[in-house]
Amino acid sequence: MKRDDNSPLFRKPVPPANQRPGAPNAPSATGTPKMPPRKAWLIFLVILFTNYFLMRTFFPDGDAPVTVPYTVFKQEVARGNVKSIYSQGASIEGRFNAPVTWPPEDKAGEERPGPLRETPSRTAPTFTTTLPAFVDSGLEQFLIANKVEISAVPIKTGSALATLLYGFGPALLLIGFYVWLYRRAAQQGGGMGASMFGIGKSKARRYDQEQDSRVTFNDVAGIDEAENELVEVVDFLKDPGKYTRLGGAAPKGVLLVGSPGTGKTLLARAVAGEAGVPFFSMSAAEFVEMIVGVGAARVRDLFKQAREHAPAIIFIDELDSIGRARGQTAIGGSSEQEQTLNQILTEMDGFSSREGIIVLAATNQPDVLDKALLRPGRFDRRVVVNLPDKTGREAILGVHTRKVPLAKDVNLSELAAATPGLSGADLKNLVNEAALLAARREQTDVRHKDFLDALEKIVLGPERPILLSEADRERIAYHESGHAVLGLLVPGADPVHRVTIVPRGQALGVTYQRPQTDRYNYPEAYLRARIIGMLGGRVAEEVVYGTRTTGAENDIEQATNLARNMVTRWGMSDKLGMVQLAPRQNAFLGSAASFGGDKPFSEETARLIDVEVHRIIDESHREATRLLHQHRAELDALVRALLERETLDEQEILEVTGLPPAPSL
Ligand SMILES: Nc1ncnc2c1ncn2[C@@H]1O[C@H](COP(=O)(O)OP(=O)(O)OP(=O)(O)O)[C@@H](O)[C@H]1O
Ligand SMILES: [Zn+2]
Repeated sequence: MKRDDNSPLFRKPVPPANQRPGAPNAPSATGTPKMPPRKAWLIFLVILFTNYFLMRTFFPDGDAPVTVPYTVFKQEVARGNVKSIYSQGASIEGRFNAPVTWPPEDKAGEERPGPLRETPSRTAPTFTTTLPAFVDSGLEQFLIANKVEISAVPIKTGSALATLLYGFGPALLLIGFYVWLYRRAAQQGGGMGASMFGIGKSKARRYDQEQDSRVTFNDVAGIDEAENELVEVVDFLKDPGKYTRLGGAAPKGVLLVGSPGTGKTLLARAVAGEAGVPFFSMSAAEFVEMIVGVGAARVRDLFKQAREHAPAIIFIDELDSIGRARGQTAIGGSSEQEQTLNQILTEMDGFSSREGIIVLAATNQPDVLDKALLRPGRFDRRVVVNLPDKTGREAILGVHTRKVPLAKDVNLSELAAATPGLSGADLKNLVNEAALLAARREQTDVRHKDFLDALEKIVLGPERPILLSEADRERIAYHESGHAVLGLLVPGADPVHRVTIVPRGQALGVTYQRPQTDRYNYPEAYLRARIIGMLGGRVAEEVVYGTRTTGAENDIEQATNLARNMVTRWGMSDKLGMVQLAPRQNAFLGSAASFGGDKPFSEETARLIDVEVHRIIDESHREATRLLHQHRAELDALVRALLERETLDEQEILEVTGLPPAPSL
């Protein structure tokens, strides 16, 4: 009975992984076709089997040199049967003039001495032996006297064919390994094209105006500020000389900072498109492979390619995955990461701005980046890409519905209002889902209802068909109605958009409230209203049944978080005052940060925080109880309607309860 919420302050809805744009199975823009995994494996296996088969047929026991004792070696030298030798350390390998058999074949009636009995005799034109530690110093003279050639390179043992096959085997194994690596990289990198042997190549995607559909600022909407900051970069790329003529330094590196899906990649491509220059794009995660040194080589190759096509744009996605402050990564792979990072720094220092290359990089964790990356001459400019506001969302919906046949009733402005907290990528996904839904419904155009249903699916998760008992259904209906009724009663509460007792995603029922407009600053009374509403589900159960269930877990978690933030971050407790007691949270990830190590306050303060959090929750609980007792009739009415219709929208909720929308603050 999760109470889903869509306001950016609390939780950004994350569409299921398989719906997120950029997920491996989402249709990607371009990319060379990759070898299907089965085919690669099949080729590899066939090669291995062929190799093995040939070896067995032609060289039953291989063509290895025969290993002879040092004494035998000296005898053969003395006999003049040793053509050449090569020696390294204590081992000698060499070639006989005539093949030698060792150990000698059994002669009739004669037994071979003990240890040799086990070794089968072999005849070979080449041999190896080992120098004893007490080797006689006259060996060299002895060899020369017997016309033995002392070779500077290893003796080629075996016949040409055998050599080929022996040499071939490992090579093929390596190729197989590369194929596997390539597969792995391709899977992780989302279908980058790569040549089998190009492991040190950058694998960068290159987009050109002719080849690919050109992306321009027309395709980017709702992030105008970021766009405006990049106009200068476009200008520079169009005419690199203009900027440097007067001695000014042109930008070299620009860091695009923003949450996932806000359009950083899109923006970078648009800059290239506007300037009409080639765009080399690569995700930083792809630089680093299992093999040490590959990352640095790829960086070098990427910059080399770009330089050959200057003016050009290099785009490095997910910079944080290699750009993390050095020495902070887990053991293993860290040195590879450092090498790659160092190579990027070197390359960026290496080109002068006159060359007309600009490096754009994207990250959603700017605070973990190595400071060296942010120094002047590197990524010294920072462009923040924010989540779009309502106007922005409308514009983005406009861009993505350009090629979609829309029914007359579609109201993009209303949709934009209903989607606070959604990123550009989420909105693109919404349009896509709506179009799919309309197709499934056999319509010829996409209607407003398709959008609303798609939105519900994205925000709340898909419907889950589970069978519930009548008693459970009623309890869930009371729980959700508790949230909803308080959403109408408490001043300042967000409008209740929808209530449903159809299980969706993780939740058994959902009350969907969303703010009327985008909010950036939250009054204390609003936060209180939120907490009261969050507790409403449990309180309704208490008021009606007098017992509790586990259904309020998510509500409790959210309410506690909010109350704790009020006390520790927003200075809303008189007892604790305006003191920062918890670190700022990562604005882009919404993850709970920690001070790391010791808390910068006393045990006494810690206890006081707990007391204050409890106080806020308890006061809200009392208020929720009071209101639901007072409005029991409205609660019952809503439950009856829900049990009958399962889902009610805003208008229906108002009608059924006869309550007006909550007054604003
Ligand atoms: N502002 C926008 N205007 C139009 N389309 C957008 C916008 N933002 C995102 N999109 C759409 O979402 C898709 C994914 O966005 P993109 O890959 O550029 O985001 P990103 O910020 O690079 O995300 P990530 O951090 O996950 O790599 C884009 O291809 C584009 O179609
Ligand atoms: Zn709930």
